[in-house]
Amino acid sequence: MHVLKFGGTSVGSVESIRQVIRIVDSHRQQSNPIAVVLSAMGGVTNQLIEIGRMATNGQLDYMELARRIEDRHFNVIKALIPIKEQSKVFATVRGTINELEDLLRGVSLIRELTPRTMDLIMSFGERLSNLVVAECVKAGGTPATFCDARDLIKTDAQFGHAEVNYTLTTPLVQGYFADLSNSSSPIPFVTGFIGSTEKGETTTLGRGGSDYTASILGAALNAEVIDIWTDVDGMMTADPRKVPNAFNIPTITYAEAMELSHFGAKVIYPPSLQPAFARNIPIRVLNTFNADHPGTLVSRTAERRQYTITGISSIDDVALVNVQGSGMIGVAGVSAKLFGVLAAHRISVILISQASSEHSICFAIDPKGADRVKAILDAEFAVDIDHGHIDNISIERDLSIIATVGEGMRKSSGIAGKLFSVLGKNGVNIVAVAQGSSEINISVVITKNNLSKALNALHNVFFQSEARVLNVFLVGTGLIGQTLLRQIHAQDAYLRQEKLLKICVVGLANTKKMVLDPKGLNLEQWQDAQQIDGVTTSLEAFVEKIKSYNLPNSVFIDCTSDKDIVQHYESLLDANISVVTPNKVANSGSYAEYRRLQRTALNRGVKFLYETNVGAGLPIINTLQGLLTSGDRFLKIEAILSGTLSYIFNSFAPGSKFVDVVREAKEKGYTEPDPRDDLSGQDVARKILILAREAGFELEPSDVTVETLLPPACLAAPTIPAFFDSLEAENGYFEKLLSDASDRGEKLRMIATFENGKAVIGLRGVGPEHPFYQLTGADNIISFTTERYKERPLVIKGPGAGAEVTASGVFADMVSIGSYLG
Ligand SMILES: NC(=O)C1=CN([C@@H]2O[C@H](COP(=O)(O)OP(=O)(O)OC[C@H]3O[C@@H](n4cnc5c(N)ncnc54)[C@H](O)[C@@H]3O)[C@@H](O)[C@H]2O)C=CC1
Ligand SMILES: N[C@@H](CC=O)C(=O)O
Ligand code: NA
Repeated sequence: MHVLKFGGTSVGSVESIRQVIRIVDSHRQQSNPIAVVLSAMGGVTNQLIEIGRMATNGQLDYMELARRIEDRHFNVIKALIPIKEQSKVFATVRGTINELEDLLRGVSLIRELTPRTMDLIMSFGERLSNLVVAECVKAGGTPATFCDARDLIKTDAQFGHAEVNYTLTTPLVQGYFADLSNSSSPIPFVTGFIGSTEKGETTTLGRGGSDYTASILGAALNAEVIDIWTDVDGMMTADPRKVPNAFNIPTITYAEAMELSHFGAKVIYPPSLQPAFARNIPIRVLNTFNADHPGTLVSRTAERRQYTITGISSIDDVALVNVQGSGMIGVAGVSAKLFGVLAAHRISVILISQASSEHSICFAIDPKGADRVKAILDAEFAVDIDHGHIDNISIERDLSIIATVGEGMRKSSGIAGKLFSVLGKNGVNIVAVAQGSSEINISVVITKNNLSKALNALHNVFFQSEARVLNVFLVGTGLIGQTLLRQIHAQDAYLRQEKLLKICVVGLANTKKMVLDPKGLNLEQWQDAQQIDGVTTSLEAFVEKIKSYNLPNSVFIDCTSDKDIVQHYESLLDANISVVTPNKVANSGSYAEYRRLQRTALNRGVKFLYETNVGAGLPIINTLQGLLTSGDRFLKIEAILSGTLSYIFNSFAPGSKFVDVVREAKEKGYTEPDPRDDLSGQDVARKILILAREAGFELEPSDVTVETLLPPACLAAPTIPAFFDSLEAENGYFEKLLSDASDRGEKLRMIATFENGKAVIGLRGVGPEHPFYQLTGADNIISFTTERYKERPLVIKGPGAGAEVTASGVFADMVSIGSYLG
């Protein structure tokens, strides 16, 4: 025997019923006899409930709604049954609808709707759908028969969620099918969801009702397989509406399916499949609308898997009840009393957690019942509360539960560690935890506003064959920002394949416009990101959006040289958003501010990275941090830290004009957005300050002495154009600097030195014996003398400015966050 069950969407329209008939026909060709169980046409059960409610309230338009149900069935008949055979089917449907209307008239007269009557009203949905579809199949030439499950499935009288009496049911089912096989073996279309009491009163089987019917039949007939046909490709690793990367689970065990479904997976409701599980009958979850997809096979064992976990599921809305007090420690019976009273009031507990100190017990419940639960417990524990043995019973709301489920978690270490670490790095606070000793489910309670972020972050790390997603927000689409975007776009395929990392640029802003899309912007479209087509920029609004999106693995990148923007770093870090920047402003302000940012990042478990603050992409900050962390001590730093000034002094030669060389440096992308910062020595001052701080010294900007190379007229220039004019006017001054040096056989270098707690920057002439003499292009050179590098200093040298090298330094920082978060 092969049982096929089709849900409401599968029989929701003429088109879908056609598809159901095709599937049924294709199974009939196979040797096994088949039984089909249908739900009501999609939406009909809810309409019947609504009709019942309207009739009770005396609203006469319930008739109108009943007609609409009739029409839907008539339309199926018109479309799928030849005209000359339609009238008798119309008549049967009409008769059934008349029966419903009589019943409703009674309800509207007495204005009372008992659960018993409600069950009877609801039964019409399955009765109509099976009746009509069986006739359609017959009309197509395949023997079929309508089967009213009320004649087979016997239950108690708990209307709304009746318990099946297997002793009575099993022989009735077996007898019915034996009789069928003795006749012409028509395919029975069995009404899902309904049964009847011994007295013949109609009952319904509660949540997952039609699945339950299929399972009862399958178990009684010892079916080879039960197919649950629905509208998705089987069970998924997570709810795809919440986790877009969720994918199909090919095989799953009963136990896993149970755990996942308990936590909200709505595809099937495995408790109702218990009868089949108990008899070891495999269940396939298949898609009516994609019938070739293999779906999910639910059975006692699952195939070996690539991942330790099988799925992640959630309950979106729960409340947590906390019972605590010193009087609970070592006192037996508190939990018995607690859960006893909850059971007596039929309150279902979703999750329980108690620390071994026994000082508190907390448990999760449906928030709708929270006030009632509090009142019940307040009354039950009134004396204990009075005596101070138990503190007030508190309720926490707006929480969700996430469950990671999988047989692979059993006896495998590190899963909980990974789970907590991912949530921690994303700033998701865990309110309570529970793991059963079966070890196939770890459940955590978190705040509801973090649910989507947590689900996606967990899915991303536990199902690692998919790329981890880094959600990037970029401010500044000038030279560096634009180059970075181009590099991200060009590396996209490589990062996905080789690093399992997907960079998703979610927000872009410059001084004029900003654009955001939580699903990610199409970088193809942002080739010229300077021309952003968005709304007028407000940094506050941009930052608020980043926080309110609350996406996992978020990174804020500041590619401006703006002073205001850095005011937002702290609150971003505090919201567990990492910050990457080439902008030196934040790290070269007061020491207190510098420390605060470091601390905030550390406390939050996120990253604040700024390798490009010094020497662009050269690995200077990372090297320095490595030395300091491993216990080295810094004695002296001597360096050329300005790419612009390096370029200028390597290119300025007799016959050329100083101002032209500065213009070239700007065109080559070496200068700051405001070149006065480079020429005045300000940029170098910031860099040596940052280096000294990174080397462990508490330095303020005022501790850096800058011997500027500019004459007063240039220093006083109020605007950038005026500055260039002044450079031109002072050409003789610069020529003299150059000729004096070359007369001495020296080259000009702007050298920064840090020693004995003092930083000094000044223009120096260096001879051929000096290690900085040979420097070319826009190179930087940094020499660290430390306890360990005393004889010969550690030297880093190379291009220290320019769009490509700077953007790639920012890129590397960004990618390192991807690895850290993963
Ligand atoms: N050019 C280089 O070799 C290196 C540059 N850097 C740093 O990189 C940063 C960016 O430099 P560039 O790209 O050359 O600058 P840029 O002037 O070309 O671009 C700056 C961008 O920031 C945007 N912006 C400025 N203030 C803003 C605000 N308040 N809100 C929104 N957007 C704002 C501008 O609209 C522009 O898109 C600077 O901090 C610079 O010091 C660091 C290392 C090397
Ligand atoms: N303008 C800077 C760029 C890097 O910070 C320089 O010239 O070095
Ligand atoms: Na660097």
